[in-house]
Amino acid sequence: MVSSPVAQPVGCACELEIDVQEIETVASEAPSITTMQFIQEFAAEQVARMEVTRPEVLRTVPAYVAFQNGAEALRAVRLKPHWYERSSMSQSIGAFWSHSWHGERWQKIFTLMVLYNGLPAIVFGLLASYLSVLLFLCDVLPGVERIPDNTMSFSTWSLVSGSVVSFVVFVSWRSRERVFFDRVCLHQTDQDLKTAGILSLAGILRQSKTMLVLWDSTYSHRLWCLFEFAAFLKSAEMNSNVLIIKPTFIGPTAILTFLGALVGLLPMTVAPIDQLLLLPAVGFVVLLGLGQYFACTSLRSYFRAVDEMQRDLRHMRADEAKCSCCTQGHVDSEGQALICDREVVQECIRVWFRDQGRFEEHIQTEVVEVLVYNLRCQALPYRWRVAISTPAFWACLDLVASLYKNGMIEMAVEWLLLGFMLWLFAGPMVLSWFVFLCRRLSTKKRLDLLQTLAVIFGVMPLVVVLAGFFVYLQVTMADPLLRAVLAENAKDPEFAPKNPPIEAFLYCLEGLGGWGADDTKYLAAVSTFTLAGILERRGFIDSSAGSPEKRCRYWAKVRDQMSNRLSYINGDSKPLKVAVLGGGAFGTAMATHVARKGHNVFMLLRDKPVCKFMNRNHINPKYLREFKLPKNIHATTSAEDALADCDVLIHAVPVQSSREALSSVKHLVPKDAPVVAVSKGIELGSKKLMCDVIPEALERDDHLGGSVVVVSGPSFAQEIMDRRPTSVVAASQCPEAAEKVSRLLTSKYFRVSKTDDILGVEVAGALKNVLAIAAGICEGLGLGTNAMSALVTQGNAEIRWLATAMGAKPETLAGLSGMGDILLTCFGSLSRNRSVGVRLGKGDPFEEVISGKKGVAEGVFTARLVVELADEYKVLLPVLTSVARILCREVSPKEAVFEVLALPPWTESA
Ligand SMILES: NC(=O)c1ccc[n+]([C@@H]2O[C@H](COP(=O)([O-])OP(=O)(O)OC[C@H]3O[C@@H](n4cnc5c(N)ncnc54)[C@H](O)[C@@H]3O)[C@@H](O)[C@H]2O)c1
Ligand SMILES: O=P(O)(O)OC[C@H](O)CO
Repeated sequence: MVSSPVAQPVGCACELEIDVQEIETVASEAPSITTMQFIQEFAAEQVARMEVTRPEVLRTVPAYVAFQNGAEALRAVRLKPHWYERSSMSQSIGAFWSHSWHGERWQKIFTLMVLYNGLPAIVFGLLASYLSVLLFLCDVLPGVERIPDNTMSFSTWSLVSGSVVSFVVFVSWRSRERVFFDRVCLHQTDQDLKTAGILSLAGILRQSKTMLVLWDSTYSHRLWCLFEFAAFLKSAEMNSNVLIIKPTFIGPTAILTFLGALVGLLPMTVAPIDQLLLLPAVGFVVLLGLGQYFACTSLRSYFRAVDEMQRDLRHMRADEAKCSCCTQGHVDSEGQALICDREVVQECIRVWFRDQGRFEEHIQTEVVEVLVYNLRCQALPYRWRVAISTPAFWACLDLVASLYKNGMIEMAVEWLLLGFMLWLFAGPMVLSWFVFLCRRLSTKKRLDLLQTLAVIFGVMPLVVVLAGFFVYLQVTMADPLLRAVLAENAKDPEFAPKNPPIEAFLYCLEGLGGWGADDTKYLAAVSTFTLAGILERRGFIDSSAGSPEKRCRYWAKVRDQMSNRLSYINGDSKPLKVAVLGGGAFGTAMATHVARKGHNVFMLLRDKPVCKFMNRNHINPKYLREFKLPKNIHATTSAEDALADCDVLIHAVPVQSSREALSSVKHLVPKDAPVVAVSKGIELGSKKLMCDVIPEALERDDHLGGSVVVVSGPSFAQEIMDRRPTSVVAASQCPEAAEKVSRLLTSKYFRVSKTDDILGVEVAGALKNVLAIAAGICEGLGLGTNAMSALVTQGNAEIRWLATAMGAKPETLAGLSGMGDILLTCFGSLSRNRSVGVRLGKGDPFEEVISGKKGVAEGVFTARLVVELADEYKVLLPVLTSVARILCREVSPKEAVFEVLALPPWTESA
């Protein structure tokens, strides 16, 4: 005779207990069956009715209770009676948690937390990020400087506040959804209530809107789990209950991937910009190398477990499912008999499905299908993937706020769109591709490492394709610079892109090179050109349009655009208004160079038809006609339009006309705009240099040279137009003006050094023109290279003597504006001063040479002053003064040469 309750932990973690004494009497009336059999039949009958035996057993608990005290109720091995007090009677149940107590408990806890706390965590994280960005924009929260020597202020608040708030909400959110959680809702010590609860399990399930199956590989082997599943299927025939199946591993995986994204993105919002590629690259490798490895191995073993479950369930037999009573031989730890849960469950199944065979067939077909579909295809649904990608959006929001605050509105909008796309589209897509690959490569355990690596590298092509797609979208839809280049190229048969998306993508790769650290730049440049080469050979792009020369010009064009970006990043955050006075060869070259850097250029000309032609055809009809001008050059005769509010004025009018040209517009030139002087000469009469003429003409306070920056050095206008590498020096007494001008002019092929020796730079630039005429005469006379070299050496010494006597620094004369420009003009065939000399040397009359000359030869004017200056500063200048004498027709070129040769030799050290 069994005299005590039957205590048995079962799948739902409770004990099926029936007061045997109470029903012994009933059993004695039916002597054909044993008491045990009777109890089992009685229990089965109760359960199969799918009703609750007493109203108070229909209980629920807010979901957050399960997470209290470190998720004690989900974690602890020993059951605690007071848990029951946290539950209360309820009419309806939000979710019935169906799970096995034999799987990983922590996995289950994290998955439940993600299910119940994940959404609020993300929502509050987003709100926090919006709010912090708003406070940053209102100057309440400070920014960080991420560009060396630049005051641009960056936000890091969105990512930081978003993640901190998300974490806090995730661990502390109290979800009030009413759930049936067996450990809390079934009484653990009151045997009556406990028994009633267990016998009502199917009824409770029937009252539940949802059955949440927390699946792990032990689930489908446990008898009570199968029972709950069967009860759900039965109740679904009567009610429209919803089944949700979540693998328990998914919670920790989602949390780890989310954290991985955070760690990987953090450097992108806090690291110095010039380390931008390097640091995330490290984060990326760590993330991919380690994060992906663990995520991949766990996902692959999960899919293997699902496959195994599918195989098992296809041959599932309720008799073989595990239950603790059978494992314990139906005897508890105190030696008392236990009723067999299997008998009870099997009896229920027989009632619900008429016979066990039908139930098993149902499980083997439809149930397997539902389970497998949910576990294989819905393992990481879209909502979860979006949540995991949220850090990418926070990081973009930081960038958006930084750009917006620094006035780059268009780029801010661009990045906002990009952020949304990364968050809602690209991130989820990469994750689902990753899960797909894990699923496809999960079948065999053999070659495990190889398969894991195949998944990791298999994700790369999609990342590259998506990056290319975004880059394409960004540059073609949102980037006005590239849009303009592509549109312009499309019209120009010489540069028409064969495949705009691919070429836009290459353009951006090139751009990445501009943004990164030095070695990354190099890498990006090499890979771009390699890629371009491959694509070109395969016929996807046609950047060459035939000749290598054209190809160079094509990529030079692309590089121009990128150097604009680089200069933005370096601080020229917004395009400047630049006015250019003088529409000759050098004015056109400087205007073109600055316009190629993306600035708005206004050329102030005197000739209306020329302006009209230039604005319509983007060609200067008078100078350098062979070059197309950028469209952001506007030619005008209105001094007001050109000069009002200009940030910088470039002065490219010949020296002798400079005072007149500047005085007529002096009231329009903004007082704080630096004036870049490129004219090389000395004013006749006053013997003044441009650094004096300009402040005087503009009536500027000549403190710090009236913000004049003299730009000089070997720089032919034509070669600048042709994007040939050029180095010049910017000389100024005003460091801020020199810095501004240097930033304005610096590009990948235009290097600007700085000096404060403005006098040395100007005197050298003016006198080298006189020497260039002498060199031309030597050439015209056909005196040969020996004579030419001796002449240039002598002339160089004379320039040094006079310039240092006037106060120039000797090192300036050895630099770009001295030696550099002497070499260019004396030996370069493009020099106009030299070509005047060549014709004189050949015997052409001076008037004829000058009247037929297109473009100013400043040396002709400067030569006239050389004699006076030699007298004034007491220096002997035989070569330079003989040029003056030739021009005044005092001597013929030939006589002058022999006069110089007749001079006594002097010591080299002089
Ligand atoms: N051409 C070069 O390669 C080069 C290189 C470096 C420096 N520079 C210097 O730049 C200066 C200009 O040279 P360029 O080559 O352009 O000369 P240029 O002869 O080609 O052009 C001079 C321009 O100045 C304009 N001009 C003349 N008087 C004017 C006035 N009063 N008001 C407004 N415009 C006026 C002319 O109309 C013409 O368009 C020179 O001092 C030269 O030494 C020239
Ligand atoms: O053509 P030139 O002789 O005026 O020389 C141009 C320059 O000064 C180049 O630096």
